[in-house]
Amino acid sequence: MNKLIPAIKVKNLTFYYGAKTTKPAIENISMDIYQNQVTAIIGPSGCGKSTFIKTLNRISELEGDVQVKGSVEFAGQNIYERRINLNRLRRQIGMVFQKPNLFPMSVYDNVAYGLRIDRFVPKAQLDEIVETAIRGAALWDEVKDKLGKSALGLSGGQQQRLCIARAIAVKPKILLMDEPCSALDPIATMKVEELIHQLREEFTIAIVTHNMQQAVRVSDFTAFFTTDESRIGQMVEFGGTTQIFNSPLDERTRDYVSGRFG
Ligand SMILES: Nc1ncnc2c1ncn2[C@@H]1O[C@H](COP(=O)(O)OP(=O)(O)OP(=O)(O)O)[C@@H](O)[C@H]1O
Repeated sequence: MNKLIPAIKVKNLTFYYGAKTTKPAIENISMDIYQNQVTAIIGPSGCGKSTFIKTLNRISELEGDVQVKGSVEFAGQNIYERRINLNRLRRQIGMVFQKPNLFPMSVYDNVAYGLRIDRFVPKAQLDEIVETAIRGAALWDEVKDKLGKSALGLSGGQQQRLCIARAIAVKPKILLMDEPCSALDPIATMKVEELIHQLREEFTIAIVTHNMQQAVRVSDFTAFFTTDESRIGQMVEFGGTTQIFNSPLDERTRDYVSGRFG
């Protein structure tokens, strides 16, 4: 295996929903997310998987007032520093959600959207970037004749791959995926999983999944989260996916991956 380089270093991260809440949703999480690897976040419902992944590009703050302790280092900077440019951060760390969230626009315009936001891109260049992104999302053959048609007319699986195309069009360093297959049928799920395999050549990926087989299929590293007796989310164990599933060190991980719990 090539040398592992952390793309994100999470240190003692604690996150609270609400400005005055005293009970955090996740507490004291420390882990690295390695470059060009797929890291799966698994654990029972409510343990803070989505919350965690959304703290990595500060999208969690869109939920309202929040409190954050600890740090998330990316590109040599703590993203929770005051002077961070959030738009830039979210371009570099893109996100794909549970349900496809396309805009009511054409297939083409959905992918071009992020590129047009902050600069003028000449049409020929835009065409090329859009095509490369859609090809990168393994969707080109299915939509190349429908670029001007509404994206909402695509199947669920196609929509989710178009969301991935939209996310990669702005050339992020990292792609966060929050249960990207939960609304998809098994065939569409398989396509997205194959795509994740290909994308890791170019991107660093962190994926939340409820599906343990999926974590085994797509990820190189796995973090197991659970809640403590106060229902506060915490990370129990982080390691290579094979180790986490075949020889977990913590009893709670063992119970969860063997299906005895959660
Ligand atoms: N916007 C919010 N405001 C307040 N509390 C929230 C909010 N979103 C999530 N929480 C709480 O934070 C905790 C962690 O939720 P989160 O959705 O991160 O868990 P999860 O592991 O992703 O769950 P699931 O697997 O069910 O999606 C839960 O107790 C949840 O109720």
